[in-house]
Amino acid sequence: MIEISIQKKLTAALGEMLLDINTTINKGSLVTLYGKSGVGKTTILRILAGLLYPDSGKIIVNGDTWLNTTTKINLKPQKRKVGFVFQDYALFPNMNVKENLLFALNKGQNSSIVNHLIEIIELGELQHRKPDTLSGGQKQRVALARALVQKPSILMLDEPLSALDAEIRFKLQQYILAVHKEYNLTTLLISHDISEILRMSDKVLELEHGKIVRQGTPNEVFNHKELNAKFQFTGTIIEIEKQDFLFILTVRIGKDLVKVVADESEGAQLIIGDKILVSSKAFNPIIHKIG
Ligand SMILES: Nc1ncnc2c1ncn2[C@@H]1O[C@H](COP(=O)(O)OP(=O)(O)OP(=O)(O)O)[C@@H](O)[C@H]1O
Repeated sequence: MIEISIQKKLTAALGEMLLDINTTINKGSLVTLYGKSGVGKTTILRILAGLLYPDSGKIIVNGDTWLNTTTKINLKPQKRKVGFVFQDYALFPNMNVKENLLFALNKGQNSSIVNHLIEIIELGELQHRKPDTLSGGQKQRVALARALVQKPSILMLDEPLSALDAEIRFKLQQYILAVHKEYNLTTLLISHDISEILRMSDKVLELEHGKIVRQGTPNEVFNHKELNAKFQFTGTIIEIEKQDFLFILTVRIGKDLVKVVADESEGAQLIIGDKILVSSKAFNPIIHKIG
């Protein structure tokens, strides 16, 4: 469990802003920080990683104090076991993929983790290529692998997928979920993309002006304001069929399959595997007595 209580005065676009965050994050969960630009999301990750010092506060990770401004404990970034992936890849251009990963090893660390990461992030065919010859999505896979070389306990992802197109994004999301489970990581993701958040997160922290204004499961956080529906369910798209100007989605909800009609603009944004929330404001249900 991560216990966070941090305060820092920031200089925001419209003047001073107090970042004041109090929350707990369960070990092994994937938590998304969501909110408009400038609300303090990246700053929270930087403070957790030890790259920025708050005015006051405490960070306790699985019982270990990383930061306590009262007792002046402040673990160095290298000691915090955090893996970071940003939107820009920052790979060493003169080294090939495998060399980039090997270079990230700690002194004396067994290098078998590099081969394991190459296997689960499917970098085998790319391992001898230099970063310049890779696509954005491929570079981001390498960046993800590199962030995991030192076996961090927390993985921080600062909008790592926002520059990628929908299909590559979906693949990257699968890799992230796979390593999140495989290494029992606690993962903090910054994302603006609601379908990505619904698909990936256990919990969402919604921020406004330096404070958490809502927290809960993605459904709890997003249902109440994006939609004001009378009826709704969540499910996973398993098939998308285009018919004239409509899309017919087959959605799995628990053990059931439901066909849902989406218009062109909705359907064009969806891909198989998307977790979606379907809602209706005024519907005409067919009712059968089952008991
Ligand atoms: N070290 C600092 N000292 C003072 N102010 C800072 C510092 N770092 C960031 N800020 C300010 O704090 C505000 C929040 O920045 P932050 O990068 O955390 O926002 P964000 O929510 O991640 O935004 P975005 O989605 O655009 O990345 C910004 O106005 C920024 O200028």
